[in-house]
Amino acid sequence: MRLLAEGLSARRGEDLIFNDISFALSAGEALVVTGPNGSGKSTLLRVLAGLLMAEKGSLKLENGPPEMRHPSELSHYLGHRNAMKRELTVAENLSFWKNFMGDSPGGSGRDLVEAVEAVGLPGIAHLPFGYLSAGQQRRMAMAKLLVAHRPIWILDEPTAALDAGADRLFAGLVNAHLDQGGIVVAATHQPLGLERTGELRMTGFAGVGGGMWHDA
Ligand SMILES: Nc1ncnc2c1ncn2[C@@H]1O[C@H](COP(=O)(O)OP(=O)(O)OP(=O)(O)O)[C@@H](O)[C@H]1O
Repeated sequence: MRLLAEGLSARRGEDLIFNDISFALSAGEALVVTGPNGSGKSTLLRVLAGLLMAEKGSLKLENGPPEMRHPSELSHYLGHRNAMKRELTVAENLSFWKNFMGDSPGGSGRDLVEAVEAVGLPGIAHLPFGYLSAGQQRRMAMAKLLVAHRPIWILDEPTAALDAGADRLFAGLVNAHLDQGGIVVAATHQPLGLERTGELRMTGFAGVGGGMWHDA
């Protein structure tokens, strides 16, 4: 499986945010998207996740399941917000996501107990999500990635609010996902400790291009 972005441009309102972004990621590879505030990292991730139309360019999945029309159908998207209902318990939230996302072909998600153990928070899934600390909430949002199988993970500032232990735990989860042939695209301001990682540095739109690709 290969995720191929060719000549992507995106606009927010009247403004062109980036132009002519291309990259290719094979199974087991990660791309870290870096750049200053406002340079377009979240915008690019939203395009990859199918939440925003690209102005130009194409996004394709090579050698993926034939019935999939857009790579977003094989993706988990973890945005700035955790996308969990505060008044529902953690278990109810995760159960919703497990059923709503369903498994992509070729794998199956973990059960809820395993997923909360994997993020280091067993025993609190009965609590309303809103009772959890900011770091615990972010960890539980990561558990969402585990309950349904999706080979592509699109992560926006995944480690915001995490302590050093959770950072390492997160790197372990992502590296395990890569070892199983997953693909990861993550926007971040801090090193994530990932292996097999390239970097796409967003520069903001300067009239000629919007980003620079190199191996980290
Ligand atoms: N809904 C919107 N409507 C209009 N402009 C927007 C919208 N969302 C973002 N923008 C603009 O798009 C540009 C890129 O924003 P984006 O959130 O992609 O940057 P970023 O690199 O992720 O920033 P940060 O590091 O602060 O998270 C910014 O100038 C922002 O003001």
